[in-house]
Amino acid sequence: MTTIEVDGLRKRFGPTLALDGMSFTVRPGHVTGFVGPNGAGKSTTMRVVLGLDTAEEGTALIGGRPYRSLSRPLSHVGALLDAAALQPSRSARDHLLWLARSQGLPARRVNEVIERTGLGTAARRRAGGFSLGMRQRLGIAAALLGDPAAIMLDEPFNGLDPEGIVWMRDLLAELAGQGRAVLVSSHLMSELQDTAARVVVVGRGRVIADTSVAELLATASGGRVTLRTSAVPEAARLLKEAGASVNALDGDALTVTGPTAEEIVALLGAHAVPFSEVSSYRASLEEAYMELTRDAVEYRATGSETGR
Ligand SMILES: Nc1ncnc2c1ncn2[C@@H]1O[C@H](COP(=O)(O)OP(=O)(O)OP(=O)(O)O)[C@@H](O)[C@H]1O
Repeated sequence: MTTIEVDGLRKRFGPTLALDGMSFTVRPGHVTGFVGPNGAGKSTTMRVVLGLDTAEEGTALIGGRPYRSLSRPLSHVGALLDAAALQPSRSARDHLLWLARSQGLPARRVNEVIERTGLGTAARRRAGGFSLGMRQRLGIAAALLGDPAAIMLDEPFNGLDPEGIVWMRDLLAELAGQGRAVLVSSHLMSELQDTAARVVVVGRGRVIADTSVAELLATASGGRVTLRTSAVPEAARLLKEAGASVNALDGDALTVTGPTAEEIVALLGAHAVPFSEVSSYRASLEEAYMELTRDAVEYRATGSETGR
């Protein structure tokens, strides 16, 4: 099973410490989101994995081997780094044919990836005239050409319309479902909602959290329960007596921490305190992410060395 393993990467660009001990593993079978504020080191990490940049320290391995030791790299790892980087006068199809030939891949793979990425008839048009969304599709087509077990996409949702975003999510899920290791960067956590099973959250060149999305949401939700009642003082008194911590939310709503929603319902019911809602609070992925990266963003906003 192919993994992408990054261990202890450190890299400077002049005074900027772009990577500061970046370490994580992307495992096969699910989509791993790679998220962090601008300048957190996501693109640099991917460039180091692909041998386009060298780190001063640390290792980056694909299926246990450095990129430069792979004889036909496209058959091991497919990547989309910069969708704008293509030869504008060439048709999408010719671009893919040229790539396939350079890697010893059969021309039929070109037809397959054109079909798979929905490029269709546009594949015969000059790539220079493509919208960003079409360029993203072409970049994905190139990444899939060698049928690689590892896939790395840098901001693949950029430039996609809502229909394109749904298409991309489905594609990522399918690729992961086929047992590939899929790493997808984004600076918007919401783009990864319903797509990534795991997230590696980064800031200032290092990993802040490496966790499953479910765990991240559970932590951010913090076991809070929202209670809506027309008897706020009575409900608050009862709950506090039962050891809960209670905070006023708005007019008739309270946030309760300690007991579960079921325990609250039982307590209020036993004392005939009316309520219209008792629900476990569910933090959004975006909220969890904002909480985690707050320090990284503040650090950059004060003119740090990792800021752009
Ligand atoms: N070629 C370069 N020369 C100088 N500094 C660079 C270079 N590439 C990256 N950096 C700096 O390294 C840091 C990490 O940048 P990187 O592009 O990896 O971040 P990122 O997380 O991908 O951000 P974004 O979401 O904006 O793409 C930033 O401070 C950036 O300005």
